[in-house]
Order: sequence, then C-alpha cells, then structure tokens
Amino acid sequence: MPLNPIVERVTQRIITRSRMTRAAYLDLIERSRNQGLNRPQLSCGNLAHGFAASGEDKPLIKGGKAMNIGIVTAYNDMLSAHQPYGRYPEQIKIFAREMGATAQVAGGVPAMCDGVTQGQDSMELSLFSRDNIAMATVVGLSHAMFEGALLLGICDKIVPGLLIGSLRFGHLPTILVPAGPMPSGLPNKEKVRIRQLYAEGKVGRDELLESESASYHSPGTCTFYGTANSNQMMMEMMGLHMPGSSFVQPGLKLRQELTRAAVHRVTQIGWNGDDYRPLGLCVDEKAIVNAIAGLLATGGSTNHVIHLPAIARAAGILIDWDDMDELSRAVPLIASVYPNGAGDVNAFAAAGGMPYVIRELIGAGLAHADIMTVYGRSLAEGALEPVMDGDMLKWTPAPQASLDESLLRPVSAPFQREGGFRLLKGNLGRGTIKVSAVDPSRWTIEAPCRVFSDQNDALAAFKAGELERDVIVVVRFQGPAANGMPELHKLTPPLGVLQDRGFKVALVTDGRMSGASGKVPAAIHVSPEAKTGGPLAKLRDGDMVRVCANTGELTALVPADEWSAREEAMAPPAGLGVGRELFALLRLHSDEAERGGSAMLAAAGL
Ligand SMILES: O=C(O)[C@H](O)[C@@H](O)[C@H](O)[C@H](O)COP(=O)(O)O
Ligand code: SF4
Repeated sequence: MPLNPIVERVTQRIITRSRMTRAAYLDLIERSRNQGLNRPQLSCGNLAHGFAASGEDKPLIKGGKAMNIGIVTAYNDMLSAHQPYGRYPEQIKIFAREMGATAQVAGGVPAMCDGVTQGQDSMELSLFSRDNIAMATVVGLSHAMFEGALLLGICDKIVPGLLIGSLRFGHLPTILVPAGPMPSGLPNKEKVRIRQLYAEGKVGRDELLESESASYHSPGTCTFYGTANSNQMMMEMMGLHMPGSSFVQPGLKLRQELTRAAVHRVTQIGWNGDDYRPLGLCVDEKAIVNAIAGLLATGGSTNHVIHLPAIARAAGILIDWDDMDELSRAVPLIASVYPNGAGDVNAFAAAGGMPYVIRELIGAGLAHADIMTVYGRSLAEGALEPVMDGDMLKWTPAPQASLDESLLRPVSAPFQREGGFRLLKGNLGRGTIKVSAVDPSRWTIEAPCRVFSDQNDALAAFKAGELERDVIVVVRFQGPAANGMPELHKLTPPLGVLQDRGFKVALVTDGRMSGASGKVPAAIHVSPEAKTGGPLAKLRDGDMVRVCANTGELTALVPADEWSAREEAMAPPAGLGVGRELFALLRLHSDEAERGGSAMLAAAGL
C-alpha cells in the first residue's frame, strides 16, 4: 500500500527541518560507537569498581568479551505499574547468562505517580520530573560499562525521560521492557459516576474510597488509556518493545517469557554482531511519525504533544503541533478506549490491541513499515501477538478483523474520520485539544469566561454554585515557567457535572490535563503561557471566549483595540513546599510546551 500523501509530506518536512540537528546527532552516536566498546576506555581502577560487586558474573565482565547490559529501572512501590519491576533485575541477569552475557543495574530513576499527586501541590513537579528521569538515566549509563541497555519504565513521564536520557547513548542497542496492566477492576464509567456524585455532595469519602480502590486494586498499570498506556502504544509503533508485549498482565508466564525474549534479543543486536540496531537509528523521523500516527489513531494522551517533541529533540529531530494537526487530518480514530469509550486496555488488547492497530495503519499507508525495530525486518512484524505454546513463546499474526468493534475498528470504518488531535490558534495563543472523547456537539463552545489562577479556586467556585451556567473556565499561570505545568484533572468531575446539567462548558488553560481526562472540551497547553506575557494574562471575568475544534480557533471575542490596550494580570508567587522551590531552576529556564517544556533540552541547545 503506498504511503498516505499527508504522512509522506509531513515526514519529508520533518526530515528537511531536522537535517542539521539529525546529522549532528548521528555524528555523536557514531563517535560514541567508534570509541569502541566503552569499557576499554576505562582504567583498571574504573573497571574494578564497576564489577566489584558483580558476584558470579565477575569473570565474564572482567573478561570484557561478552555484552554487559545496563539496566535502568524506575522501580518503586508508589506506581502500581512499576511495582512488579522490583524482581526484574534478578530475572534479567539470569536471562542474560542464558546468552553468555551479563547484566547490571546501571542506575535507578525517580518515578512520580500522577494518580497519587493529582490535585496536590506535588503535581507541579510532575512534568519536570521527566527531565530528572532523563538526567538520572544518563548518570546510570555514563558508567560506560555497557554494550546494551534495557529500560524498565511504563508511566507518564518515565518512558519519555528514559528515552531522552538513553538517546544520548544512542549507540547502544536498547529495548523497553514493560510489565503490563492490572486486571480490570471497577469499570471506569462507574468510577466517574461515583466521583461526580461526590463532587455534588451526594456520596461521602468512604463510598468514594471504596470505588477508587476497586478501580485501582493491584500491581500493574491502571487500565484507562492515559499517558502510561499511550507510552506503551508508542513503543510498539516505534518498534522498541518486543512485539505485542505492552498489554500482557503481570505475573503471567507469558509476561516472564516476553522479558526473557527482550533480554535475549538485546544481546543479538550489539555492534560486535552482524545485526547492529542502536537506539539512535531506531528512533528516526519515520519512527517519530509512527508514534504520532499511533497517538492519533488510538486517541492517546494529550501529554504526548509535549513529550514527543522532547523525545524527538533528544534524537536531533524537530517536530511541532502543525505536524500533528496535519497528520490528524489523515489518520482516523480506530480505537475507543476509556476515556474515549467504555472499554479499558485489557478489553482493547482482547479485541486485537496493538498488533491489530499496527497492521491496520501499515495496510492503509498511515505508518512507516520500513523502520529499524529492535526485533525484525520491519514494523510489519510488530503486527504479531505473543502467545504461549506449552512452555514456548511464539508470535501469531494479529486477528484479521477486530474482535470487538465497540473498541477497535478498521481504518475503512473508523469511529471518527480524523484523529483526535486539533491545534487551536487565535488571539489567546496556540493550544491543543483532544476531541476523541468529546461529543461533536461540544466541539464549539462560546461562552463568558470565569478566570482563575489556581484550580482549587475553580473547585471552590463550583462548590459555591457560581458556575451554574454556560461558562468557559480559564485556569491560567499553569505553564512550565509559572508552576511547572501541572495536570488539572481534578477539574474533570465538576466540569462534567456542569456539562451533564446541560450547560455549555469548556476549560482553557496553559496547564495540562491528564491522559485520563476526556469528555469536557479543554483547550490546553496554551502558549505562550500567561507567566511569560502570553495573552491569557489579559483575560477578564465575563469576556466572551470561543473554543472551536472544527475551525481550530481559540479566541477572546474582545474588540481588537480594547484587547491590545489590556494590562496583563500579575502572576501569583511560585509555590513553596513539597520541594517545589528546588525546581525553580527548571521553571526559570524551561522552553515552551510545544518544544517539550524542558529547561534541560533548552540549556543543552537541543
Ligand atoms: O496522564 C495521565 O494518564 C494521568 O496523569 C494519569 O497517570 C493519572 O494518574 C491520572 O490522574 C489518573 O486518573 P485519576 O486521577 O482519574 O485516577
Ligand atoms: S497510570 Fe498513572 S496512576 Fe496509574 S500507576 Fe501510572 S502514573 Fe500512577
């Protein structure tokens, strides 16, 4: 199937735009490789320190002939998704020995659970924790003891951070190793129903806690299609996971065998073999376009319109929201997973999952098959589903047809003809909106605005009954420079209540929403942000605002002369406490959301 002309055009535009920066990146990883195996550069003292505690692996590591794999792990007990990783390093060392290789934990990275911090002051650390993760990944791999890497991470900023850091060691063959979703608990729609009842004061905390803990109930990734599971989708679309390994649950024999397969595979794609697949060549312009296409086709998390530009920059590739908006016109929405629909990722996987999506997108010319995956000749081999045949792991072709059309549909009969992403532009700046979970009747909202500088003030106004009308709720001073660009997902239940009461409601913010946010139209990531003089700072209560996903409009309907004469509101002081003061450096130097919202990449000149 020929490539879709829009996909071809956008890919070529990205290649052209990135020519200089990509060439500089490829030169870096070539130089890193040509300095040979990193370990020979180390002194005897360096090496001795490096393998002093390696136990039974010491002779092999000391011998320097076999691949030594660096494990970078995001294990902690805060993220249900990462809790299973606690046992992975020991398993990986055993699997490496099966291939005559060795493995050591190169380092750990921090991992914030956005579910624990949602609505808390600590959410202001969330976006920048991605750069902490990238730098911690670099610290681990900088020991230069490794000829390959395995990355243990799943959730929101963790996969982006691991990738950004590892890409600076792009000469290493690298595979992401997932741990899988928890079994389905309380259906998401019931969880939301109880939350809205709580927001209306109709149920108490005990009932709410029962509902929440029936939804999030055991080790494994939360089963809504948020940023974590969108990460998994992107890794499959980029060929950085073993095929179809994202949504196999923890504790299963199949899960263990997929980990074993990843360990064995990374030992086969090193530079001293005949099938060298370094991360820096796997992550090229086509792989990035595939990740965007997957995001659009599955209605993935809005957070990736910030993380993907950052990941791409780390590989010398420059993308922007115009690229994503243009691709969104070509790539249809073929999956409907909560918050976009009723089913969760377990149901999505059972309906055909990523193997089905990959086959559909390649078959329709909406994804590049010819990318360097970690496993095979092309991404087409990603359209395979892992199964156990007795004790043997095998891969079988994805189902020819969706096994549940309420969740997954063919490109020929999609849920929506276009992808779920829209770029919004107007006198309020540039913003993004995800429409895959919004009823089309609500894609255009025009209403008087109510302006807040803190989501808790908006929640208080709701509780006081001040928002019982058509209203565009504006929460500004939520950008990277202001307070670290938190997710404002706590606003979803009250705004959902207002919407269910029949009001025309929308949110406008220079902050973020959760990948699990959905049904209320939200113009988010508005840039330039209010803190740096962006036009949101000029809005006043009562101004008519128009958010329109059909025309791509984000406008304050204020006469031009009055609008240009408006004074900007003062930003509130940065928060103190939960360590936010230690992130002032990152707020001070962060660049805009559209470029990835990163002080680290900005200062690095990437
Ligand atoms: O981007 C995301 O996917 C979210 O950050 C997600 O990781 C977060 O945990 C949500 O807050 C979960 O949803 P609830 O807060 O509704 O449980
Ligand atoms: S999906 Fe979100 S809430 Fe669930 S473990 Fe990951 S970060 Fe935490």
